[in-house]
Amino acid sequence: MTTHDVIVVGAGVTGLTAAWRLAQAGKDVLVLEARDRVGGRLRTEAHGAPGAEADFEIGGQWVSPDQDALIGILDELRLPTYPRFREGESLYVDKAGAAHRFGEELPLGESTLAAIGQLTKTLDELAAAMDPARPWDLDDAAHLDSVSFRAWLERQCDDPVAVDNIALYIGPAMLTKPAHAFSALQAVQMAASAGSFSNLVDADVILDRRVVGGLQRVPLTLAERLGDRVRLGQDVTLVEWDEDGAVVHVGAEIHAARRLVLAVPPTLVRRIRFSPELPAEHRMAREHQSFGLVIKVQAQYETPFWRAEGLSGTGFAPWELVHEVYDNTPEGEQRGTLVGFVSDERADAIGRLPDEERRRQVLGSLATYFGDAALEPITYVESDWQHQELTGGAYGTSFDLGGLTRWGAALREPLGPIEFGSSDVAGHGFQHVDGGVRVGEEIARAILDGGLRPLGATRSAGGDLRAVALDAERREPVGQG
Ligand SMILES: Cc1cc2nc3c(=O)[nH]c(=O)nc-3n(C[C@H](O)[C@H](O)[C@H](O)COP(=O)(O)OP(=O)(O)OC[C@H]3O[C@@H](n4cnc5c(N)ncnc54)[C@H](O)[C@@H]3O)c2cc1C
Repeated sequence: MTTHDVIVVGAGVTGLTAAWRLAQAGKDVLVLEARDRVGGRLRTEAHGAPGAEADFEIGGQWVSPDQDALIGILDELRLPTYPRFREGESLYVDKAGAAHRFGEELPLGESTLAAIGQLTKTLDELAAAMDPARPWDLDDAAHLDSVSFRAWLERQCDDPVAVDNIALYIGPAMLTKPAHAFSALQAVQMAASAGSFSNLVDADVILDRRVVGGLQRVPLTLAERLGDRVRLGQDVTLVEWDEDGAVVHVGAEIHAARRLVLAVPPTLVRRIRFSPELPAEHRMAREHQSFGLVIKVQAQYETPFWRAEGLSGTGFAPWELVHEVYDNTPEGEQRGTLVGFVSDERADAIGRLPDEERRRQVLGSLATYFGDAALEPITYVESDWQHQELTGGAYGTSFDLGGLTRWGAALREPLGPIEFGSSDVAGHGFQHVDGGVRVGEEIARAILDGGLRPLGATRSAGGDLRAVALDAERREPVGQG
């Protein structure tokens, strides 16, 4: 058995930020990560023909100017960034499948643009009135949480094209669920977490910059600084806890600490057994959370051929298989890369296809934007988060209808010595790396402010944890056969 001031479970950006701040404050921290790598939903992989491989960011990659917690840590770790390529005209594919070039404004009729403007104004006003960390406090929160975002949009506006466009921005493009599957309140929280709905839908804001070497450099650098405090291949399956501390089981090994940080998505808290059990409200809150689904697809070509045609590589299409697309060529790279996204029910549908057919359909959709040249990439890469038990979808988790007002507060509520956090429970930066950094820093601050009592200094209903730990060493851990 090892003993520590704090154990952090999960070496994603949230857990590593919390661990680094605690280590900086002189605390003895142990980070346990189930995978054989750090970074969680941040991962860079090399793909391509042998000798001509290129790096692809499989998970999170973009940084926006309002994400000051992330920008702060990038500065601190001296990780440089560069802007996303965006020169030239964008494309909009209409319902009939025809691609139209545009500059500032979507190529839609005047009345549809006016309807989009009105919906944007309403969503901006609601977002401005909301603290994204406490969406349940918004006036009218209960009502907004009882109606799906699509139904709410349809009540506000009788222009179906305007509704489909606004639904796209928060449905497929952000929460990665169909707009009938989450509440209007959850949609407003998504907007408030980015500062405003206008920020969220402005690609020049939300997809502003990338990190040289990939956003995964953040967790990699933090882990490097934490050194052997980070242990890989440590799948935590059982937590025993009382008011004095927690004992964490990894296979036959156990580790004790005065405080425990579970820096995993809410859905994965359910993979861990607790003794005593989680209170019902804690458990139910997480039962009503689920991952959305988006398949990030990247196609690399000999050249960024769209640039020669005066195109930025940016495109939107609420009715297309690939609903949004961007130039994803890393700075200094001669070959050109497009990144596109296939979301929610469309992702379910293509997920059932054989690999070759799925690739054919995705490239066919890119060709709807960019013509036949898009059909022949030199490298094609799909992200695979939905197939990994230690994530389970993309980009993040959110509540079903009514869940936010009913259980939202429980997700961040500490339980005895345990703090819970991930970017999925952030206010500002919700579902983004910025939110993970914020939550990690908030948890570290709460632990430092609360002080750390010596392990086993007091007794409680749960008993003395040191005794629990010693006892646990002698017997077969729960769940290990
Ligand atoms: C395809 C995709 C694109 C995205 N694009 C962007 C973007 O452009 N910009 C942006 O800001 N964000 C983006 N995101 C979101 C961003 O990546 C996440 O919000 C963020 O990385 C989550 O960090 P986290 O530490 O909270 O959780 P995670 O990264 O999920 O980390 C949790 C860690 O806990 C580990 N773990 C789980 N259970 C256990 C256990 N029982 N024992 C031990 N370890 C355990 C997991 O293996 C994992 O490493 C994207 C995400 C995806 C998937």
